Amino acid sequence: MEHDARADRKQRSLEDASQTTAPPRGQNDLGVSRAEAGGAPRSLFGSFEQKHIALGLSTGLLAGLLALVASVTSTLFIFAGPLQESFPVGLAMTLMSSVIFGVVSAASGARSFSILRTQEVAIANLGVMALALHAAMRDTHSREEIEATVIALCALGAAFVGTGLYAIGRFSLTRYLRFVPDCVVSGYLASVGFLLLKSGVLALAGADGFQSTVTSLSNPDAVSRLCGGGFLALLLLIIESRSRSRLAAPLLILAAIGCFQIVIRWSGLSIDSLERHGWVVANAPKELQNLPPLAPARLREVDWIALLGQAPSMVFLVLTSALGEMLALSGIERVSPKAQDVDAEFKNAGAANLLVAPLGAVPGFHSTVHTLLALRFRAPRRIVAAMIALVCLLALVSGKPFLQLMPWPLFGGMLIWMGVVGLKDWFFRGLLEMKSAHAIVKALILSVVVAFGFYQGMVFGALAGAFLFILEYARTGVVRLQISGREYHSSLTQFDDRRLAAIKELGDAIVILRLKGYVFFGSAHGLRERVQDALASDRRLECIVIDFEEVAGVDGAAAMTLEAIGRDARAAGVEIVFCGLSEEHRRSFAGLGLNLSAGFHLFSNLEQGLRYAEDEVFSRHRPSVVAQDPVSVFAWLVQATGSEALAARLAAAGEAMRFAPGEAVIVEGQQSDELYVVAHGEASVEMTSAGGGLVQLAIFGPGALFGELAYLLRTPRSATVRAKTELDVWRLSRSALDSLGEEAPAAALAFQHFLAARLADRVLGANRLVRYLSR
Ligand SMILES: Nc1ncnc2c1ncn2[C@@H]1O[C@@H]2COP(=O)(O)O[C@H]2[C@H]1O
Repeated sequence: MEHDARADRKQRSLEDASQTTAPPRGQNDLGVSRAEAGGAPRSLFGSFEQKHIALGLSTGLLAGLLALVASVTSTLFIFAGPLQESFPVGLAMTLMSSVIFGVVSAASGARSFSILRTQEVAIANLGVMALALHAAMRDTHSREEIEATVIALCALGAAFVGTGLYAIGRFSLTRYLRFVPDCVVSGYLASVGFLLLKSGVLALAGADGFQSTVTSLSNPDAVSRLCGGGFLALLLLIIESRSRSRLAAPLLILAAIGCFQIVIRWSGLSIDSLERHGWVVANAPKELQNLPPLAPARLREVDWIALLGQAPSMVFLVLTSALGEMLALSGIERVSPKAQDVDAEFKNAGAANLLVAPLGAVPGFHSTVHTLLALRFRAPRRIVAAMIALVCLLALVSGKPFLQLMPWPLFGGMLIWMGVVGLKDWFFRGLLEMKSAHAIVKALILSVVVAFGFYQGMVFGALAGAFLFILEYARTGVVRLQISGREYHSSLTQFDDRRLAAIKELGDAIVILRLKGYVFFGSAHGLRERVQDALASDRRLECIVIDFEEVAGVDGAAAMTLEAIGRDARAAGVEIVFCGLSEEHRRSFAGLGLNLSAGFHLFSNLEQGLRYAEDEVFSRHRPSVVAQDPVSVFAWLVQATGSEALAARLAAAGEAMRFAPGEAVIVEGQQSDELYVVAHGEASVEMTSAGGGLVQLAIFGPGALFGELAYLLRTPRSATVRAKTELDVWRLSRSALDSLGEEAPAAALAFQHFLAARLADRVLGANRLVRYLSR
């Protein structure tokens, strides 16, 4: 049931025409121009609208008839067997729900595009509870009391489902339900197709299973119904694939109803004999009494204590309904041309259930079948929903006479047709192009539904979805980047010539693993393998830095693997540094008895962790680098200009300064033009982030140069530089360098060259950072 792009545009213009007021400048709310929408006038009585109203009415009539069939069959989920006598009141409850759901769908805003209906998943749950109630009450209570208690059960069910769905939508919890993989959604849709096909065949054969269907083939009435319904389904399939008009299929069905009525009148067949031969609905009640079912007078008959015993099942009812609603919306979303607001749809469904609950009606949520029917014929959703409400209301008020207007094979034929189309579109289409594991899951879901039932299939689908998620997530792995300490280093090293020279030689002693995503038992194992590979492959390795800054979560089982990683590393004489593990993770690890600070070095961010790792390596191989010895500014200037004479002239042009810890040397946004060289101590560079907080960009140690941007570009200061410790700097103002340029041009030029090289180096550093972050 997929559309091409042109058809999608038409659908949008159609929804727009029926649901929104005229938007500005000749565009509808989806940006489709009027010309695209067919160039027709938007007057209420224009030909464009009339055609779509007709389409809405005829599709709505079909959807309404389908809702009727479904109401009868789903009522049997509760009111069959021992509760059979209460069938009339049960049918009234189901029809009443269908009416209210139809009205809510028709009244809901233009952004919604789905149709609500009573749902078998929820009703079957209530059926199981109703049976349990009956078993508990049958010896002590009257039939009326049991009936009243079951009605109250349904009302409570609707109230719970309503509250649950509304809360999920209100607090945007749908994102947690959205992990459902595509193969599970298409498996669900294919199962809906199968169930439609199956119920069509069973309805026509008058059977309740495979065995009785085969037996029914000896009954000429059943055979004639099957042939009639099958023929209609075939005609619908042919007409749908051949005809260009969307009205063709609805018109065929309306024509079939008309022909049936003409044949009855003409042949003089009595309704009784048609009922006997199963050509019209037979088990419908003559008149529907007790409206609303949960009248205040009946509340006294309810056994509330017995109801309380069903509380655990109520939780299950809400959970399965929420999952069913999510699956239904995911299925609709796949086929629909519009993006939907799932949270708003959940709230809608919740509110509708809360509306039906006080009346004693049954719960429901979005209907894949009815919504897809409207989408298939590109009929205005609101008109279709209103028609469903109207058809169910007529059946509710007039009972049997209305239900018997339609021939039974028509219901069956429609179900078979929709079932075949569903299986074709959702099971077979794209099956071969899918990943084999996904195709197998889809086929298994359908098989479980065929062999054991819908409920079991959905539970299997949820489990298979979770399993696939774990499998694929574990395979993706959490290690997004493995990089050596030579390629990526701390900002302190980046801006310190001595550290930079040392890291070029010793950087391979450090390996950085950048993690991303969720670390759980599946993905943590992949991390351990990476660590083991690194330990085995590089003898020079001294430190592994694991960066958790981008990790969304770590679970308890992963903590055990982290402990094992620590053991592997210690055995190889390698240190493990963890960076960016949140306080929350550390606490939860401690709760599991895992003391991370005992076996690992923990730092709040990568910069600090890397600095520690570099210091460890330097202290073993280059102790002078770590000592952070003060730098002689004169020696620094000699290195910068290449000459002692030039360095002496430059040194005389600048001045020495001292800052206390925390004091700002440069303030972001201010206009000043001096540059600085760190002689002793540390300074940090901070920038105001888009969110208003401070981001640390780098740390400068002895030998680092800063303030060169405003100095060279004459722009306001790009960041704040603040003393971290007591800080000694050498400062050179632009005016001092300018006058030096006149007196000693060679010194000024050599220094300018040096500055250019430093800037180029900074660009390379930025590139390394981008490479690190872009994985
Ligand atoms: N991303 C960065 N990494 C290192 N240093 C920086 C960074 N951004 C700004 N700076 C330094 O901070 C100084 C702030 O003043 P300036 O803009 O004059 O010059 C700036 C640079 O020297």
